[in-house]
Amino acid sequence: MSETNSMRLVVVGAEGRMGRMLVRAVAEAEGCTLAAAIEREGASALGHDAGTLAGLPPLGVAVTDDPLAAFAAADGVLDFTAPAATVHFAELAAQARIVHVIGTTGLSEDDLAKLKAASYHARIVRSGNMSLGVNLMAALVRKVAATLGAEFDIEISEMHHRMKVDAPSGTALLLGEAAAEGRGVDLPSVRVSTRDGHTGARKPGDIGFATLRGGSVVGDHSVIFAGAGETLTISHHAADRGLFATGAVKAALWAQPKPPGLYSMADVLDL
Ligand SMILES: NC(=O)C1=CN([C@@H]2O[C@H](COP(=O)(O)OP(=O)(O)OC[C@H]3O[C@@H](n4cnc5c(N)ncnc54)[C@H](OP(=O)(O)O)[C@@H]3O)[C@@H](O)[C@H]2O)C=CC1
Ligand SMILES: O=C(O)C1=N[C@H](C(=O)O)C[C@H](O)C1
Repeated sequence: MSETNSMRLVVVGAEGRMGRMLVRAVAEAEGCTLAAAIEREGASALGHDAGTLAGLPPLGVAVTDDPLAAFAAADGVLDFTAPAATVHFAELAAQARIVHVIGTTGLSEDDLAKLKAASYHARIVRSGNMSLGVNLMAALVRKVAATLGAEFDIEISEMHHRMKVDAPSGTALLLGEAAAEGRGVDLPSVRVSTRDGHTGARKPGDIGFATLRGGSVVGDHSVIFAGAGETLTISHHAADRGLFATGAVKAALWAQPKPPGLYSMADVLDL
């Protein structure tokens, strides 16, 4: 931590939809300051003030393309970018022994193994969704899946804005993992993410995913437990990206005194 005892945070992908929200959240939060803002080489945002890009008065922090220098002078990084970038930032955060909060979704198994390796040196908090509501919903889904048993079919639907590039969403997968855990099965062995054409009848025990994309939808998720004669649906509606950003700042502050390791939002929120 810096001499003023304020956690120095770097926002990577500072011009992105979430990056701008993260800059605002850091500027508005107690206990942290914006130390640097990063975009990729050649980005039009380079040299611009991160506060101005986020719709705030200038913060005196110009966007750069030098994460190595930024991480060396920081306590943590907030990263909602893209899988390849996140894996690279994880290596740099591990070298700098700082906190790495990861909201990026669409990570492959190989990417996740690299994050696990980085977590031997960095304190990583990773979640497909940083909101309190979704993480509470995951705990409920785990409990309901364990209670209802396999005679209830589990289907998960999600809708996001037209610019989203990965599917199913990180949140849908998080909820699917919670449902699978409740049932005592591995998600990959029961996951059905596409249905098209003559699919045949639903296989007992499958967990299905349906993806919708359109407009400016921030993030809607439902987990449906469909039984014979009754259906239970647990839903979450995100109205503002700001809630993911405040969750990420909370995660960084929580992780600051922790030992190196891979943590989740459930750890942060003590769920
Ligand atoms: N966990 C959670 O709670 C949430 C997670 N997300 C996830 O966060 C991620 C980002 O979402 P969103 O903000 O909508 O996406 P955007 O595309 O708007 O923002 C991503 C930003 O990261 C930048 N970026 C990509 N690669 C690099 C790099 N190598 N170096 C520096 N900057 C880079 C992009 O630049 P460029 O445009 O040049 O590629 C862009 O500015 C997604 O994976 C999304 O699913 C989103 C909301 C909540
Ligand atoms: O890309 C988004 O926008 C979002 N991504 C996350 C996800 O993949 O679940 C979280 C949130 O729903 C918004």
